[in-house]
Amino acid sequence: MPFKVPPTFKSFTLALVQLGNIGANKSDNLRHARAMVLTAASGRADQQKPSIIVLPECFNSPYGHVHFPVYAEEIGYTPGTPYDIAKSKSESVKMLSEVAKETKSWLIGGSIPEKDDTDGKIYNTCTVYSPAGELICMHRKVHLFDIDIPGKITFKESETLTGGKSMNFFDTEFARIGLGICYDVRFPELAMIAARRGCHVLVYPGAFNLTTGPLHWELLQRGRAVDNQVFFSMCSPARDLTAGYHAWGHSMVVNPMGLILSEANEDETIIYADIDPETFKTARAGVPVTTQRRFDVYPDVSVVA
Ligand SMILES: NC(=O)CCC(=O)C(=O)O
Repeated sequence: MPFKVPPTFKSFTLALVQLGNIGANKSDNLRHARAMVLTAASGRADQQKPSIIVLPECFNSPYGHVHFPVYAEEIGYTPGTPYDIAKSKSESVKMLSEVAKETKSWLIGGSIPEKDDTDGKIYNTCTVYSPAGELICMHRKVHLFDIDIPGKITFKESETLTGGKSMNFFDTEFARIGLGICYDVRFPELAMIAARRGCHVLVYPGAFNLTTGPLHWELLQRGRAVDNQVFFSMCSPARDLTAGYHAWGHSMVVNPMGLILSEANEDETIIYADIDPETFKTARAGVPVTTQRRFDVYPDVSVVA
């Protein structure tokens, strides 16, 4: 993750697609996701159009460790190297690239199960597209969702997935955006390091559940936003009680003071939030923790990472 001087932070609109109807048929999932991105791009009636559109975690496949190997696609992206979409083996990548280009928007393509043909392993992977449809960044979920709350939920992504090995952010013409995926939000180091490396907004496609969702979904996002004085956002699938995994929904965008700017309920919907750099500046000026750190007492993890 090379450090560059952060670009100017300008106001923009973020759209989160809380996608529903994610079923067993991948082509149907892709068609529906594409249609919802097109709808999101048309924006709210009286507001500016979104500059970034976000899809949820695992948007092209049912969510569950048995499904990942079946739905996994080869992407073959090497960071820092131009990627030829026309030669991509991934139908999801092709669709995402095309719809980013069609809508002339940045697109954070949720996540999909990815098979790396060099190591044979499967990852939970987020890809990002420029308004020209170029694949410009990729994040593999670093922390795998392995939990066991007896009588409530047991889930083990590591049955079939491998954790990613890098932290990732990308620059747009209006902000630096840091990436994580769902369970990554529980590890504050990732968000802290991204913020210290100049990210203004952190976006994590995610899919909490009906046990941990009500307890921690909002708490963690507001915590990460306030700790780091950044905008923080997670985009979930809609809740589907006929699916094997019941997503919490409640996609949201939180500002650097911890205020929720926009929140979905559990149904399929699109939410928008206006990202205002003034809030970022006034939060940091009013509560100046970014200049009060005591690296003489504890190490700066963004340097040692
Ligand atoms: N998809 C996930 O990583 C789910 C994480 C989750 O529900 C949690 O409680 O953490």
